[in-house]
Amino acid sequence: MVEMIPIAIGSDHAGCCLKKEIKEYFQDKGVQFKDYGVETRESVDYPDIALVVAESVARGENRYGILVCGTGIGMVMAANKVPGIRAALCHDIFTARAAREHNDANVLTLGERVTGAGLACEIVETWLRSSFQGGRHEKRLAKIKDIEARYCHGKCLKERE
Ligand SMILES: O=C(CO)[C@H](O)[C@H](O)[C@H](O)COP(=O)(O)O
Repeated sequence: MVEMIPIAIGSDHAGCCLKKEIKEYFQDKGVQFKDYGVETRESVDYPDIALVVAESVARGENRYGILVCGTGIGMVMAANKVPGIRAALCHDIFTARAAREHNDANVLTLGERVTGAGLACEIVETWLRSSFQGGRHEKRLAKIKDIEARYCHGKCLKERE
């Protein structure tokens, strides 16, 4: 599981311990990552971290993003507001695989208050190892892009530059 284009990783205060576990897991596996904070339990607002991680993925600076908060809900909501981002909140292996195979998710969100570190690392590994299947799923993603286009002129950050 060696990713050459780095993976962006970020958390709020409620997700920083699980983020640390995932970073250690990446170090063991030789996966390149960039950490966008935060490191402590001092309270912060999850949309601030979701925005920088999601924008870095939308711009193509990072291949994927992983965001951790207490539940994963706030992070998935905020990340999906960034054009070009398909963020998926996963609590299990089956969903992690489907998020890549069917939805081509480019951001994974996790909840530290919901998912233990062992399962979370398996979710991350499954998600990174799975590939988009294309085919019938292509036109569904195109329809998501059409919805996005109604509200943001159809261009993700990477396409605007
Ligand atoms: O998803 C979330 C919010 O929708 C996250 O779980 C946040 O981490 C959580 O809300 C933080 O809660 P706290 O009581 O401020 O620590």
